[in-house]
Amino acid sequence: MALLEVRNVTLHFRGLTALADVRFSVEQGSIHAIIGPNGAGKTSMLNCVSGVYRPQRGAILLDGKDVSGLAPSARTRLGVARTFQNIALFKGMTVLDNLLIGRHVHQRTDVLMGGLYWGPGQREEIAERRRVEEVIDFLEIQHVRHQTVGTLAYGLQKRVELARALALEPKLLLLDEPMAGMNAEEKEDMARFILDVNEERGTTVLMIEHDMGVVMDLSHRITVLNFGERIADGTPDEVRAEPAVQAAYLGEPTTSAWGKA
Ligand SMILES: Nc1ncnc2c1ncn2[C@@H]1O[C@H](COP(=O)(O)OP(=O)(O)OP(=O)(O)O)[C@@H](O)[C@H]1O
Repeated sequence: MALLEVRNVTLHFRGLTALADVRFSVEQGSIHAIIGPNGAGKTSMLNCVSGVYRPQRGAILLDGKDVSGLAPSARTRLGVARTFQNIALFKGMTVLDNLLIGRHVHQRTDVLMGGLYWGPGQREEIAERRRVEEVIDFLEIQHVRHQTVGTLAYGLQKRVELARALALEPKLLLLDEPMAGMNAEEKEDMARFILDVNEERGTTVLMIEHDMGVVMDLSHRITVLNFGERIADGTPDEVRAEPAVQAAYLGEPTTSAWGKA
């Protein structure tokens, strides 16, 4: 069953067509990648799914429900969480506080209630804390939980951002270039965590990634965009064998890194 269905999405920026009639489905429990050369429309697509952009035509369905008209925060409450190409964390705050703040979208009681000792707010706060600590353990960042995010190595900051998204207990996790700027060891760690999130927590993942080795290794399915159009969609092997995909990538630095060729 499809958790996410992107139906014939078209997005224009003034004269420019960033996405033209793009459709694809992301199966429940899968890891799905969107790839394509620079400017192909990948980030625009992710922004349409998260609700940052409203396409002029088409629809976004989550669990069969049309969410096209919903704001990003409403989609988050329905189970869509994301990470960003450039890390979006409060750099001056601790890891723990960043994760707790992320959770506030799910809290029912307000700040006043939260102040009442042993009131519903207090109990909820404890439950929130437990959920966040569980994610901290899962992503193995216990040792930095009280450190200020800005002082951490880049790879760890990316992992904290993943933790912040996971703390929202998403059904659909959107990852915008999770490997960007990482060294080989950091990439290996991140790839393992993405697999664990998918396999152990059952979270469906939709990611944009330029590292073809990673994409080919992790993804169950891949949608390829070029100049805003879908030019291929299938398993890694199917997509790799597609002449239109090879042509789109000619001259791109990624061509030499098509994973296990
Ligand atoms: N907010 C915007 N306003 C105007 N044009 C935009 C905007 N966002 C994206 N575009 C344009 O839409 C097209 C698709 O851009 P997008 O960022 O989605 O591509 P991408 O595949 O994510 O590229 P990259 O791999 O370089 O990140 C590009 O031509 C880009 O310049």
